[in-house]
Amino acid sequence: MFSNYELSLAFIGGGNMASALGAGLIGKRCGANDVHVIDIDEATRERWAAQGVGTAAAPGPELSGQKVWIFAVKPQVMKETVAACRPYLKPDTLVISIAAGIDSATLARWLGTPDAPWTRLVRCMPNTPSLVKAGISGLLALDGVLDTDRTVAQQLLKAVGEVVWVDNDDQLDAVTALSGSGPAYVFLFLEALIAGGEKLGLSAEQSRALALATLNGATQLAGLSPESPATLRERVTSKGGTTAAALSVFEQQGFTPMVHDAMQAAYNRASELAREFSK
Ligand SMILES: NC(=O)C1=CN([C@@H]2O[C@H](COP(=O)(O)OP(=O)(O)OC[C@H]3O[C@@H](n4cnc5c(N)ncnc54)[C@H](O)[C@@H]3O)[C@@H](O)[C@H]2O)C=CC1
Ligand SMILES: O=C(O)[C@@H]1CCC=N1
Repeated sequence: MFSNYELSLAFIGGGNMASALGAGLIGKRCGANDVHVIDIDEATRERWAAQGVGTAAAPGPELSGQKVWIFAVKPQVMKETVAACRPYLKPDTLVISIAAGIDSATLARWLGTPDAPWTRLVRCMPNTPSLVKAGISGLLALDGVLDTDRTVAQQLLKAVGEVVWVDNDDQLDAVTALSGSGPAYVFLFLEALIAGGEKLGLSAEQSRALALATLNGATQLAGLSPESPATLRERVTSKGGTTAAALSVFEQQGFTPMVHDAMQAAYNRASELAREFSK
């Protein structure tokens, strides 16, 4: 499948997440000239055009020629954007939405009709490490989605990282709170480590190298080791030593409940977005 770039792709919204996916997919699953980007922002269109991608400011008949459409606009403008693209749907168009919160049934209704919701639809929650083919995406297909469409969606997202199928929209909101938003949590921790190293007397360069390699090394070790993260943590923690001193501060200041509260806030926000923008 997709040999000789059998895939043609439209990004509707060509911003941060579409760019991350495009960078991983172009040259692997499709050529630049198999991609069409619709974005209202001129500078964004110019960035894509510089890679040889066709662009437009608004949907038009050229959309009908693209086999897979990826909606990558903000949830706030999904409804109007879907309505503008809908006239160009063909019976075999596979629609993938990466918008946070907007649930599958709502999307199916917007794309089809209340009596005949669109079935060729996969909801997806990717993340920005897709830019370097180290992403992970949650995927959701409602009952009735063709196996071939599931396979196409999976192969597309596998080109930029791993995929995890989930069973319902609530689980996809949980994926959003963990891996969709998660890179930002990691970057925040990275920023804190770098600034902390500098406060303790390291140069910015030394601190950045040490912090990056520590996160990289620890996550690689956790991924490759049969041991649990808790066991690996204990192996670093000498009794009465430096790590124990640091971890007791994390515990006193409620690190784990804070992470859980943050994830719950992201999850709740996904439901709010659905309520606010799915009417
Ligand atoms: N940034 C991330 O890490 C992730 C984002 N997402 C989802 O991806 C979607 C896009 O997010 P980002 O790329 O971060 O936002 P972004 O703001 O970088 O990109 C959105 C793009 O849509 C364009 N746009 C706005 N209205 C439009 C319209 N009517 N027609 C065509 N284009 C239009 C904007 O000009 C912009 O370039 C959101 O729904 C978000 O929930 C999902 C996973 C991760
Ligand atoms: O912040 C957001 O709403 C989007 C969804 C996951 C990552 N970025």
